[in-house]
Amino acid sequence: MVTRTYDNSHFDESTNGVVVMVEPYSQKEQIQQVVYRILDANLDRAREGLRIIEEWCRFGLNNAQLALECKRLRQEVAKWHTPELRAARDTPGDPGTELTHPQEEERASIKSVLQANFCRIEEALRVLEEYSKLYQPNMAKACKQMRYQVYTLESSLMGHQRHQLLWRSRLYLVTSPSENLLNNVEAALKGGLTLLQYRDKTADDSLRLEQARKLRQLCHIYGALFIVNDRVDVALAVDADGVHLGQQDMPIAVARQLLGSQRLIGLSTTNKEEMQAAIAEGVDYIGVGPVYETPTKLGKVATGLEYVSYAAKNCSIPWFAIGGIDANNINDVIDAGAERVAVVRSLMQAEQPTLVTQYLLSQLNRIKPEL
Ligand SMILES: Cc1ncc(COP(=O)(O)OP(=O)(O)O)c(N)n1
Ligand SMILES: Cc1nc(C(=O)O)sc1CCOP(=O)(O)O
Ligand SMILES: [Mg+2]
Repeated sequence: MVTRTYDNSHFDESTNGVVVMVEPYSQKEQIQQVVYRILDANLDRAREGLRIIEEWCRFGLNNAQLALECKRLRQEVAKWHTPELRAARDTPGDPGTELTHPQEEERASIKSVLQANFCRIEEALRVLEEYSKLYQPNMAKACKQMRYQVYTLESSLMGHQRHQLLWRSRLYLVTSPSENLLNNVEAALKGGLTLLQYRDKTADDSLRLEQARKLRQLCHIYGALFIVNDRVDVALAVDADGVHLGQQDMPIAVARQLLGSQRLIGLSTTNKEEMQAAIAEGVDYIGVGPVYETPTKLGKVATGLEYVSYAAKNCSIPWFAIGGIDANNINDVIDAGAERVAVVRSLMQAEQPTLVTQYLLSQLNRIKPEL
């Protein structure tokens, strides 16, 4: 029997220490072993990542279609994991098993778990694609295809997550310029806010980008959606969840083309016609207002509670009553049929934004505990 090792002086337990003649690997064979180990490790990595995503689709979202797609991809990966590749495994000799990044030990939210694992799968498939060119070109082609299928899965799943959270969000904070911007927003997030819009009509672009980035990061940590007012370019630059547009802003069709189908687009409406047009254009939610006159939007005539009642009966997508709503009048707006409201001053000027957020949410949750 010829025992092959990388090292001629290796102690071979199978021969009880009797040193047998060892034929060294040729350089070509050594490289082949390394390639096999890389393929073996990355097939495992891709499959593990897929399983993590699959569990969320199945148990978190109850989404059979997404779970099934993960399972199909997992099985496709497994098909390439031949005994030959498995046999190359050398876990004790792998220095990589000790290497972890601090970020891997803690995740801020389900979203970060999913994103980290999508990255892991995509990286693994890219590695598989490159190294399997030295092994089986067919495998390289299959891995490339799978990588694109994983990109599609990622965008469907992340889009699905966004839409779910939008439907579940009852309170929407629209910011105003403030020295305490980040503190105020964080206080509201601590109170349970799940939807934030960054709105600053006068800041220059460098400040706008800086603040948008910081707010997006904060929302990411708290698992909240982050929307940018007016500016599709800023929304894309900071990887926001979407944009809010007005009737005078960029047309919805153009914004959709730029943002793709997975990001959210909201549109302000003041009457039935605008509401019906917004739904037909495929926006994800609408603003309904201003319910009351408000200094935050000077000169815009109030629509009153009538339009709120109309929306309650006729709007098939999520809608947020907005304009002059605060802790004193929120129950009138709820009584008119609103299940979701958006506010600026009530939270941006609150002394205790966490408490006010909790109060507004408690009122909105009073009618139907679960949306
Ligand atoms: C949730 C929500 N509803 C309405 C608006 C107003 O948008 P718009 O009419 O474009 O006015 P500006 O906010 O850009 O002044 C909004 N921002 N958010
Ligand atoms: C930004 C905005 N849009 C409105 C609309 O009706 O389209 S009302 C509004 C301002 C709402 O501010 P506050 O909560 O301070 O009254
Ligand atoms: Mg606007």
